[in-house]
Amino acid sequence: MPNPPVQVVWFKRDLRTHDHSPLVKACAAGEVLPLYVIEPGLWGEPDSAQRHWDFIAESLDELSDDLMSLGLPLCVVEGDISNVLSRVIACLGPITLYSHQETGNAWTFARDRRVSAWCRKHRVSWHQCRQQGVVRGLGQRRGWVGQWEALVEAPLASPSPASPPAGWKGLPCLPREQWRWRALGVGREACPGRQSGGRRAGLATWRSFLAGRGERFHRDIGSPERARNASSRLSPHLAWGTLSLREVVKELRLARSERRGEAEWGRALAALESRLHWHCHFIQKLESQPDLEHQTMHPALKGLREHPHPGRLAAWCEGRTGVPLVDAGMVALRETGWLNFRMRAMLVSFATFGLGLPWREPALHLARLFVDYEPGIHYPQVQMQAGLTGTNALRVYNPLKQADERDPQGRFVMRWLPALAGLPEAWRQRPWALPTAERAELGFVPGRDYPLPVHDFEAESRRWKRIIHDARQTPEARRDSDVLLDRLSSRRGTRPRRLVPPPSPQLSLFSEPDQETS
Ligand SMILES: Cc1cc2nc3c(=O)[nH]c(=O)nc-3n(C[C@H](O)[C@H](O)[C@H](O)COP(=O)(O)OP(=O)(O)OC[C@H]3O[C@@H](n4cnc5c(N)ncnc54)[C@H](O)[C@@H]3O)c2cc1C
Repeated sequence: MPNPPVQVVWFKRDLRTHDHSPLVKACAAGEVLPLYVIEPGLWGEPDSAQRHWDFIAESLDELSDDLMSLGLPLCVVEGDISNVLSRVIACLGPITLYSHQETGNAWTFARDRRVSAWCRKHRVSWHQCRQQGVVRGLGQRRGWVGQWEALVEAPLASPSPASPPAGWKGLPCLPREQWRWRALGVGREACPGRQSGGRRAGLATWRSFLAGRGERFHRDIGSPERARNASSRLSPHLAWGTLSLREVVKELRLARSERRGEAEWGRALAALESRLHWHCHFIQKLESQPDLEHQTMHPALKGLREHPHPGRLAAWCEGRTGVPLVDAGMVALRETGWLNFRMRAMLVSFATFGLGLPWREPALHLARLFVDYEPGIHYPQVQMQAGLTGTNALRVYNPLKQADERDPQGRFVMRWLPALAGLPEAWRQRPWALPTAERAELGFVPGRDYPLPVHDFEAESRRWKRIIHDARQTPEARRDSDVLLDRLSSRRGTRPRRLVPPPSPQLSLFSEPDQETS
C-alpha cells in the first residue's frame, strides 16, 4: 500500500500557529512538515529590505517555539520553492501542500503560478485558505462587504498536536543560527527603532492599545508625533501574519461591547474597525488588478509624469529636500520603519506633485523602508496619493499647511532634524525664511546648517494638479473611471453598472484545479 501523503504547511505572510487554517487542516490529516522557504528570487526584488527580514526572522524564532509545543519542527530551507518541494518528495514521498492565499507582489504572483503548475505536474493537491477579507478572482465588488464579514465572523482555528514525518531530518533545513542573523535584501539602512517581530510582541502591542493608549486613536492619528503611541501599531504584525485579522476584529468587537457607553472609546474603536476594513479593501484592489504595482492605474494618466529628476529623487530619499516636515518624515521612517497614514500620504504627494517625480521609484523606496510593507495596501495607496486613480477626489498635501496644522510647535521636526532644534518655533517649519538678524544671533545659516528647498514645490504642485485635473475630464477618461469604479470600489449603493470590466488576471490562479478557499 502506498504511504499516506505528508502534509506540508508552507508559511509565507502568516507567521503564527494561532488561527492558522492550513496548519489546522494539515494537523487533522496526518504527519506534518512546517516549511518556511527563503527564496533568493524574492529577496532580489527591488522592494525587499533587510528590515523586513529582521522582523520575519524574529517571528520565525517564535513560530519555531510555538510549533515545537505542538510537537513539530520548523524546517527553514533556502532555495526555489518548486525545487524545495521536489526535494521534499524525494526525501519523504508524496505530499499534500497547504498554505494561505497570498496577494503579494508580481514576483510572488508569478511564483504561485509556477507552484500551481508544479503541483499539477506532480499530482500534488494544494489547499489554499483565505486569511484576509480578499476574494480571489473577484470581477466586481458587489457583495464584497458580506464576504469580509463572513471571514471575520468564522470561528478561530486552533491546531492539535501532530507528528513530523520520520525522515524530515534528511532535508536541508538550516540551523537556527544560520537564518536568524542572515543578511538579505537590498535595503540595508539600519533601523534602530524598528518594532519587534513575533507574536508575543504583536499581542503586547495590541493589548496595550486596548488597555489604554487607544482611547485617543481617532483624535491623534493625524499627528505625526502622537500617532506613534495612539494608533494601533498592528501593521507589521498584520503584514507578516503574526496576528490574524480575524482574531483582532473579534477582540476589537468584544472591547466595543465591553466599553459601550464610553463615548471616546466608542469612537476610537469604531475608527479602528473601519481601518481593518480598508486593510482588505485595498489589498483586494491589487488582487483584482495586479499590474497596479507597475502601471499607472488610470489609462488617461499614463505617461504624464515621466521625467526622473534624479537630483530631486535623491534629495527626497535622503531627507534633504529643505522642507522640514517632509525631511523629518523621511528620517523618522528610516530610523523606525513606521509613519502614520497622513505622513505617508504627504511624502508621496510631495514626491509626485511637489517634485514632479514619477511614482514608481518613490513607491519602491518607501516599500523598502516600511517594516509593514504590504504590497496590496502600498501600491493602491501610492497611486491614490499620486493622484493617479482618476476616481478619487484629487487631494494634494501641502507640507507647510500640514506642518501648521499637525506639528504647530515643530516637535516632530525637532526630534528628527536636530539641526532645527535651536530655531524659534515660528521658523522651525520654514528655516529658509529666518530673518537676517536672527541668523546672526542664532549662528544658523540656511543652506549651510539645513538645506534650502530644492525646488519651488508649491508652483510645481499647482502645475501637476492642473494637468491631472484636465486629463481626467475627457469623455474617454470618464468612461475609464466608470470601469475602474466598478472593478475596484466596494460601494454599497445601487449605482447601475455601465460597463462590464475585463476579467481579473488573478482568476487564472483561482481557477486552477486543486485549489480551495475557506
Ligand atoms: C502611500 C501609503 C503607503 C502605505 N503603505 C502601507 C503598507 O505597505 N502596509 C500597511 O500596512 N499600510 C500601509 N499604508 C496604510 C497606513 O498608513 C498604515 O496601515 C498605518 O499607518 C499603519 O499604522 P497602524 O497599524 O498603527 O494603523 P492603524 O491606524 O492603527 O490601523 C490599523 C490597521 O488598519 C489598516 N489600515 C490603516 N489605515 C489604512 C489605510 N489607509 N489603508 C489600508 N489599510 C489601513 C492597517 O492594516 C493597520 O495596521 C500606506 C498608506 C499610504 C498613504
